[in-house]
Amino acid sequence: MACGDADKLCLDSIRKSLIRQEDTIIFNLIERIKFPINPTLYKQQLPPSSNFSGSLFQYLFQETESLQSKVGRYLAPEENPFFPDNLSDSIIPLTKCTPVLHPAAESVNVNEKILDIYINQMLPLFCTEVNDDANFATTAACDIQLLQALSRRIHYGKFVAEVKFRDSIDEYKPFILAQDRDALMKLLTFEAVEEMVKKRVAKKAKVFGQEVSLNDNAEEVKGKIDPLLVSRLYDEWVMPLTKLVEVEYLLRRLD
Ligand SMILES: O=C(O)C(=O)C[C@]1(C(=O)O)C=C[C@@H](O)C=C1
Repeated sequence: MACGDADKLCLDSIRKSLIRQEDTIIFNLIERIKFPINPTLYKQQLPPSSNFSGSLFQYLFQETESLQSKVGRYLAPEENPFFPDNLSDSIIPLTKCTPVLHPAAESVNVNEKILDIYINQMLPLFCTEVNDDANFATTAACDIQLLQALSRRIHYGKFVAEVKFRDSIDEYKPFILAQDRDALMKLLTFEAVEEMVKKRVAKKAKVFGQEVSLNDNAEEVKGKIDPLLVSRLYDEWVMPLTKLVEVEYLLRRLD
């Protein structure tokens, strides 16, 4: 969400951004699954001499976030840190934007869930090789890019919820006052849109993952990623977590 876009906030423009973010997620996924799972990256604790308690992956991710926070990454409302206790102050002057979201948006962060699902369910589903190839730093760099893209997409739910709220205040208000999660979930769900998303991401996965050959008669080879798995990723995790963010945001919208 660029600074100054507050006035242009509408469901159409937000959905366009979600569609563009699909490309980023799928390309990053293709990059990550070039590598095996590399389990040591997530399991191996750093030695005590490092003064860091956690895995190699946690170390790389926390340091990356800390560095990026110095140039203001987490001042943008669509960026949510995975390690919020470990950030540094920005070393560049702040750009003041008109806030689009309710201030309670800052307290909505589902990254712990995203990280848990990513390591324990997504990687085993997508990576065909389960061993280590010792390319730990490169693998972690791909993980971080992909996790940040997933997190951005999922937390975009705050903008979706804000627009839906502004468009239908009278419908949302009673359920927010009653703190009725189920009713809010029902109200913000559009099954037909979800079906389109699932079909589109599968199609993109097929296109982006195809082998490009200069020989027009070349045999079609297996794509780099299974389109059905990408559709499943959106169905089981990306859209449900986006909706969870929407509900959590709405529950606080009148605070
Ligand atoms: O487009 C919307 O209305 C959204 O809320 C986003 C989204 C999604 O995650 O893609 C989530 C819930 C809706 O059921 C449809 C799609």
